[in-house]
Amino acid sequence: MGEAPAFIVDDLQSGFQKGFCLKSKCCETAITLGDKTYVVGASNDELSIGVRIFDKAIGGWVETAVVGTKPKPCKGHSAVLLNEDRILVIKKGSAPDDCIWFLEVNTPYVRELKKKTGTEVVAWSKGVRGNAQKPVVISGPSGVGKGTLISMLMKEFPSMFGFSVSHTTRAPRAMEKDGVHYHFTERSVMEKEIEDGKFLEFASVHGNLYGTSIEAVEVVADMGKRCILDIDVQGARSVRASSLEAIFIFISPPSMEELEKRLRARGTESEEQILKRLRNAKAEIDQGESSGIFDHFLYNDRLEECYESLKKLLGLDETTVATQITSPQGINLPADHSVSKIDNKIIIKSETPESDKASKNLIVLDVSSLKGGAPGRTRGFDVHAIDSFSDGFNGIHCLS
Ligand SMILES: Nc1nc2c(ncn2[C@@H]2O[C@H](COP(=O)(O)OP(=O)(O)O)[C@@H](O)[C@H]2O)c(=O)[nH]1
Ligand SMILES: Nc1ncnc2c1ncn2[C@@H]1O[C@H](COP(=O)(O)OP(=O)(O)O)[C@@H](O)[C@H]1O
Repeated sequence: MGEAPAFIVDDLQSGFQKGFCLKSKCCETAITLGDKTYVVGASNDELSIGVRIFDKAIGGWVETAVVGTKPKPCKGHSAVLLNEDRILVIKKGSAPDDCIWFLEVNTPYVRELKKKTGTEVVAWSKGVRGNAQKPVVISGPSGVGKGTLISMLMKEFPSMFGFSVSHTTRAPRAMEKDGVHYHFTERSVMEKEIEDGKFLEFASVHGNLYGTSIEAVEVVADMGKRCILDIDVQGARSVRASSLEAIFIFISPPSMEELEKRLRARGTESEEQILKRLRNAKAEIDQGESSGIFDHFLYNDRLEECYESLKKLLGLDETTVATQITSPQGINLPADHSVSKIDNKIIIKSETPESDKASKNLIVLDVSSLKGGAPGRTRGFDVHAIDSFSDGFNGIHCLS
């Protein structure tokens, strides 16, 4: 795979009869990957990015997609080939945290666009500010207080944590919302999706199927947040064996009597379900405490004390939190720029005369710092501004 080729806009534009139309030559970019040329441009409504694919092998246009809400409205952009299945798209004229996107090709991860076109556009979002924090897996018997502790954490640190919304075949409880607490799913549908490889892990728990989709974890990562997974011990074991590097926490009750009291007081289960959960609780606690899966153990006796211990082991003492909250890079992309790739660096160079006067003309995205997220994905690369083409950045070939 090499650099993106010089683009033959005129030849390609004649193909834009249906789907979207590229607005002008300065607003689109083309990248060739194997036999396919991906043309990325502002659509004719100027509110969305359009992606059109030309397949050299069949000598014609094969796919068209307009992405309206994701990525956000965009008038112009640049694009550069990152690797064999990822094109970096940079929206002109805004801050990196909402203007850098990946066009993912040939990925097994299915999103709406992928279903339509075999191509996926993934928001980079705040990932450019670094999302190196490991996801947090929380396990423990039913009624121990996992949900309560997670809610407290998300309420106190809304911009820091995001919940991985699992799929389940169990029926929703009165206050539970589809897509918020769980994705409530038919068993046959979920089984098919598991077969299709869409799940990071799944398990049969208390007679129902539960699972974490790759998408659920990706959605949180795309928001630049630290992912929290509330999953059972079997699920934790699977995640431990996967490539998702996480922190594993097991929560135990002070006693079985207290656990039963909490389950009954919650009032969400039938008597039969309560008994089943209590029967399973003992085995879960034994497995949790002896399996070697978990890095940390908490006893949820007094809620506030347990919550404080949880925050402490997640490094959420006051000093750490202050650093995390005040970390923005403060780099804005120039309204007009060209983008190039050299080794592991993406260089964004200002094209506007006014910015010649600015002290920082070049923005460097360091691809070598990409971190592993869910399988096949990458998260968190560094971005910084520099003054000039020094430090070995000579001879950069600008693409747009
Ligand atoms: N393996 C796995 N377990 C899950 C998942 N989502 C929830 N669970 C676990 O399933 C169990 C039952 O959850 P739920 O029906 O919400 O009942 P609760 O634990 O009593 O609140 C709990 O141990 C959860 O941690 C998942 O995606 N994967
Ligand atoms: N430390 C605690 N002391 C007393 N009640 C608690 C404590 N932690 C949680 N609870 C209560 O116990 C019930 C079960 O908690 P929940 O968070 O739903 O458990 P889980 O998600 O582990 O099934 C809820 O009604 C919750 O308010």
